[in-house]
Amino acid sequence: MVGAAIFLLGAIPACLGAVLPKNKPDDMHLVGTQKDIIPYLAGAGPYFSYPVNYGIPIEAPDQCEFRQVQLIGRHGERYPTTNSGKKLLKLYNTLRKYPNKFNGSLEFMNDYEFFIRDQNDLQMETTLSNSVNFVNPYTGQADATAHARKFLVYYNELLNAAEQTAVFAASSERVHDTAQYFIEGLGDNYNMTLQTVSEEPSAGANTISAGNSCPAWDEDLYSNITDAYTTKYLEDIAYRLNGENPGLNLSSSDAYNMFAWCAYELNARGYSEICDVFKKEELIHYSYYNDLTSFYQDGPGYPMIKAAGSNLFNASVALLQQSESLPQRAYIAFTHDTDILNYLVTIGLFDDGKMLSANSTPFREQAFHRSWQVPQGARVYTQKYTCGNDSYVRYVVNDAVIPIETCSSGPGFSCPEKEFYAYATERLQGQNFFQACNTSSVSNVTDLTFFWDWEEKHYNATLLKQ
Ligand SMILES: Cc1ncc(C[n+]2csc(CCOP(=O)(O)O)c2C)c(N)n1
Repeated sequence: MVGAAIFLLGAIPACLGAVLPKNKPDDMHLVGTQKDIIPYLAGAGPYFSYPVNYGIPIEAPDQCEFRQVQLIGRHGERYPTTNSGKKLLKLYNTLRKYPNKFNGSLEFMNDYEFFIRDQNDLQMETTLSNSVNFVNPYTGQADATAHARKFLVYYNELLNAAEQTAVFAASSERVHDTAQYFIEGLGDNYNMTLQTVSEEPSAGANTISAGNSCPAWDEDLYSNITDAYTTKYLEDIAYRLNGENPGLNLSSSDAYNMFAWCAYELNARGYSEICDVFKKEELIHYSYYNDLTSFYQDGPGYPMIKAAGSNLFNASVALLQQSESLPQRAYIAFTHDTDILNYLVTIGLFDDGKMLSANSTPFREQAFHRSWQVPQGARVYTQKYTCGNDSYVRYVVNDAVIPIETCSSGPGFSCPEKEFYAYATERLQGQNFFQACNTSSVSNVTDLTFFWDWEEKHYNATLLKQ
């Protein structure tokens, strides 16, 4: 009936590359057909562009010239983390042990191979070689190389082929791998060097992953708010599947885990039949629940996050201010989703001052959408350009220019440089990362210096499977 006997994670072969893709002819027809579902998957599924695009062109406006670009990117499409992988495997085993033929939307389980086939894949990018089939369009590897080609379309003139240019990566292996694939995507005409910056707590402020240097951060601080969101949609799913398959006894938490299964299977296989279990309304509930938790764990709902994000925003502002004297014009760094969320909170791009509520599902008044901001492969660009004698700053998030709400009077809805610095000073007022995060309890490194001292320090941190 269903694949090989896999009861424990340890029973998944640990032989990377040795598990050949199983290609059903149907794969060809199914891959890439579930794009509509991706925005509802809490940023765990494949990359997609920011859905609300005002249509402002990404290139520098007429008569203007880019002077600096900064890119803060998330690693690409990946397999589940070890924790999440364990939950998915447990659920898969519950289903696998069902003695009867499956009916309804679980019918696919009658002839199904689980998408996690090798425990070494957990935590890692999906690649051409570890994908479940040959035609998966959603690998983190292909995403990063395609992103690099797009980067060249807009910014190739900012890369000085004669000089070595650093690309920075947090020291999680998948983040490092993404940066490596990005460099490969740039091709042979540039002289790039990958600098791996430690994301251990001991790195303190000299990190691209402030969240990992933030012992004061408490994931559950606002769980009393987020736990109040309805779970009826999960009960509905379990009830429906149990009704179609008598004796199955799936729980609400099984139903919850199916959404992650759907997301990660898309990353690894290019399609996922379990995605078809959900009704649209259920996807909306799942998506909003994840916006809500993200808002209170890593977003504007947690006051300390503005300080966490200030570590990177401070550095970004300094790079902008020094653009005419720095050796590089392009600053490229890769990290984790939560670090990018924290950074965006401090910038204030999606912070409309309204708190998200667990009592209802908002539609008209919600600026904070986790998956829109940090899908796998997320990319936040800061552009600085000159037009005549004046300079301007603006942001591009996941292929859409997102003007600063209170500062967009410049060409291309940019913020005039001086006004930008005043805006940034106000956002950063009173924000002290090192203090708010109690970083001194894990490190004595008080400054972010890697953008400036990489040539002398050579960042080569040990890679972590986290
Ligand atoms: C402020 C803060 N500090 C630490 C954490 C924990 N955390 C950060 S990245 C990550 C893995 C998934 O990210 P990705 O898939 O982008 O690698 C986890 C579990 C947090 N959520 N917020």
